[in-house]
Amino acid sequence: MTKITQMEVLDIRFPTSTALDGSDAMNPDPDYSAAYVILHTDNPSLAGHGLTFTIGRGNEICCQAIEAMRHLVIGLDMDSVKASPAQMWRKLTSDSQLRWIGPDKGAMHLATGAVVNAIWDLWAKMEGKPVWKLVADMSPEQLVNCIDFRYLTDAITQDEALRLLQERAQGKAARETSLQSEGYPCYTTSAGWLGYSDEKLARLCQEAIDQGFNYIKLKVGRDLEEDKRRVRIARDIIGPDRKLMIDANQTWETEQAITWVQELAFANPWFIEEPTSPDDIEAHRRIREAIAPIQVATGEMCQNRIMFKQFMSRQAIDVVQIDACRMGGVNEVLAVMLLAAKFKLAVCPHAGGVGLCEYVQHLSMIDYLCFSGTHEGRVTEYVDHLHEHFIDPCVIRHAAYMPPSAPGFSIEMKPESRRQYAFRA
Ligand SMILES: C[C@H](O)[C@@H](O)CC(=O)C(=O)O
Ligand SMILES: [Mg+2]
Repeated sequence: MTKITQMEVLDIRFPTSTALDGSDAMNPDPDYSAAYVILHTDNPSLAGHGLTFTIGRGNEICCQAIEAMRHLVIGLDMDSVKASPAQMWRKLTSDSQLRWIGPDKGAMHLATGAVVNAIWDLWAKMEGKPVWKLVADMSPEQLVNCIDFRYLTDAITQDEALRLLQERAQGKAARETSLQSEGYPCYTTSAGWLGYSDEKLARLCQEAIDQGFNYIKLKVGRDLEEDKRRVRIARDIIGPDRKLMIDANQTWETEQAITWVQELAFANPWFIEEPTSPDDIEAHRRIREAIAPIQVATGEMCQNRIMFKQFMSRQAIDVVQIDACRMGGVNEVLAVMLLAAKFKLAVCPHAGGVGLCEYVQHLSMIDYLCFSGTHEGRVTEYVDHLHEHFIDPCVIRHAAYMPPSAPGFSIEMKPESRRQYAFRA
């Protein structure tokens, strides 16, 4: 029996805004930051690590929200987590007083993401497996037992989920073999941050294709003429066959989104990401209808499975961009991947942030092995920042994430990086 005995919370911030890495139309000066949690156990050599991503100010609020969950975490027995992961998740999201400042949204839910992911990191370390493998080795029944179906049963019941997962379990071993040799395909956003000059954009697009990337994402939405120039530069360099994606980070009104995207249609974007408010399902639906065949993507700020359910069932999006810690961690991400499988939509996780690439590689591999059964038309984000701070950083080969082999969630930061980038107000 392993018990969680102590919780450490750290406010870690990297000054990425100085070089405008990560900049976009809504977030011109992001400092990639982590509200970081370590769950110590009664075994001194075993601890779970997790983080939730923010872009600077406000990171301290997420740290406080994690602190507020202390009474839910200390004393947690890992045998009970293994016996019913969904019940663990229900317990962590159901404190009646904390729930009042959610529910399932905002700083409290970001904090839940950090804590739940740390529990999964701990569990995977206990089993000696990376998280993707821990989940991939589960039976369909065990996987269903990880998902809290509350508020989902009008879209999918447990019985239906079980049937779907049983069907998808066929061919899992062959998919795992292909994953080990080829990895999971990814795209890069590193060329396209909005603060970069045209020269830097051109150079980085060329470097990306030299590295084998066939999908490249650019930030748009600050100025239409500038966007036309930038997408033209990118398209000229990447050629007609590679995919170009654009991301507006929520800057537009609905009609403005439609006309702006139509103005950029000459560059043949594969999708437009976050064209408007992440909460406006009907606006996404209207935009999607108006700009087809250009696809609509969203999710990095989609707060929970219930919102995703509506985006999917209302046919408001084509691409489901789950984030590893915007929602309440692995359990809720599994719920959304299940919904996406039911609605036959592509999951292309968001990873623009610190540690998000390390997290989402596991999630895409789980999606491929257990839920979708394919990576056709699916590609996971990769950004080339801050990986040197992780003990087990993601490995990219030929524009694909290679499956991690170290036990855990790949999210443990080096102690010296934790010390060096600890925020001092
Ligand atoms: C502020 C972040 O860098 C954001 O621009 C990331 C993002 O939208 C993405 O990766 O997509
Ligand atoms: Mg984005």
